[in-house]
Amino acid sequence: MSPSNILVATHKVSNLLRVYSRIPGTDLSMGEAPAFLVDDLQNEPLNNGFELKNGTCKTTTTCVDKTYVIGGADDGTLSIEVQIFDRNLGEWVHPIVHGTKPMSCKGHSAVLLKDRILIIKKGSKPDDQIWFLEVDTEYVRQLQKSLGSEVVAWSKGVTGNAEKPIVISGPSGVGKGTLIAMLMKEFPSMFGFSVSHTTRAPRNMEKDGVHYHFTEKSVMEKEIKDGKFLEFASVHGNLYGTSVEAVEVVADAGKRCILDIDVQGARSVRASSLEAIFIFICPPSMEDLEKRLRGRGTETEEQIMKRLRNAAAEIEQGKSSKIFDFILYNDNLEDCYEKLKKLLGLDDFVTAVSKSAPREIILPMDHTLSKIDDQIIVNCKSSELEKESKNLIMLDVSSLKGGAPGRTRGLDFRAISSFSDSLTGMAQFS
Ligand SMILES: Nc1nc2c(ncn2[C@@H]2O[C@H](COP(=O)(O)OP(=O)(O)O)[C@@H](O)[C@H]2O)c(=O)[nH]1
Ligand SMILES: Nc1ncnc2c1ncn2[C@@H]1O[C@H](COP(=O)(O)OP(=O)(O)O)[C@@H](O)[C@H]1O
Repeated sequence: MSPSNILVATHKVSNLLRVYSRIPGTDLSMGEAPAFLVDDLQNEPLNNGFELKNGTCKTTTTCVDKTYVIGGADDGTLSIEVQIFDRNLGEWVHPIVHGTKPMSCKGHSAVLLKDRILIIKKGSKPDDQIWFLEVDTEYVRQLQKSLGSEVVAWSKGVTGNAEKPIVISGPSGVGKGTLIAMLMKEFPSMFGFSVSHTTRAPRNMEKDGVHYHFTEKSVMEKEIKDGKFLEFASVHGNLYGTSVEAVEVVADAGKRCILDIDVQGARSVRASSLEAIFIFICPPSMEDLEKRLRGRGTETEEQIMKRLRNAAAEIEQGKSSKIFDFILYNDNLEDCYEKLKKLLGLDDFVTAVSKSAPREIILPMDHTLSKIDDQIIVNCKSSELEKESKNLIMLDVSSLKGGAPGRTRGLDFRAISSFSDSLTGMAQFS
């Protein structure tokens, strides 16, 4: 491990200079805050009105020619903010920040990984302590290209095999909504519906914000341009789309997200970093499909004909493309629902839950970080774990999956036995 691999400095702003002089083995070209940054941080108000309060904890992490200043107010109510200092231009940049921001906390540590910054919040609950600020991932680069601005994206880290979102597609009238409603009724605390945006008119029973966010075409087009959508498509003559927020809201509620989207949308999600299970629902026959559509009584004759015309192509794509992991025939509704539950691992629900519950490790306030390849070592200064002679926690980030928009999976925590504190490359700032 090279100490200069650690491009992180956590500091109380008031102690900035002192802290930088303590960083072991820091190398200006690799990560130390340059003199102008230190000067800027000490003189309030800063360029572009970027203000700092005494006692506010921030980290600075340098990736190539940009220094990411990450931190927020200390009152537990505000979110952690991000500012970027462009070292080439010598000026501050205000990035567009995507994803749900983590709430501010007592302090945090930061480590630069290849294309994202790992943030460990101190003294936070297990499900809120690991975050990633994506600075150079494919998702961020695409947004930067389409928006022509600096973009960063937050993604919460989850340990163990946190369940993937579920994408359900199929022709109009096949029974997607019915199956999803059954799933949400039986497992209300487990699933949450991703509420799409659409430009189509609401049906009689449909509520804005519950079934869809009903919106104007011009508004939705503007929001698409602003990068607010994970995917969108024109379906049966209307615009439909899944906003990043729709997926985040469900994940933030600790639920598994269900997306009811068409085949084009499923293809876009498949190409994105959102890891999901893709299920295509087929009708037993076109005659049955027509009967169901007419029986539902929510469309005009013209709309029914359009949906039936589109159904053939959708079924063809659903069956032949490599988008879908599973194809389910919805002939008898109860049978189809049982199959759906089985493939989601819900037929043996009790054992499924107990098997997948990961051990919860709470990282103490007082810890330091070091990095050896893809292993982050968290050295806990005082903790329950220390009493067990296990004051080191290994966080394996070698197999990260997913990321913004959505969760970053594949994190693995392991408490390990203590070894010398003098582990080289230890970055200790508080
Ligand atoms: N791509 C995409 N398709 C969506 C979205 N929301 C709904 N759809 C699809 O749009 C199509 C029409 O939906 P809707 O008008 O509610 O009619 P229904 O399928 O007959 O219930 C269906 O195939 C939905 O799966 C979305 O956010 N993105
Ligand atoms: N297996 C089934 N057999 C008969 N009718 C069904 C079945 N599944 C759903 N339906 C009915 O078909 C109609 C369309 O179902 P819906 O869930 O609205 O389809 P989608 O959401 O795919 O457009 C509804 O009236 C529903 O009650």
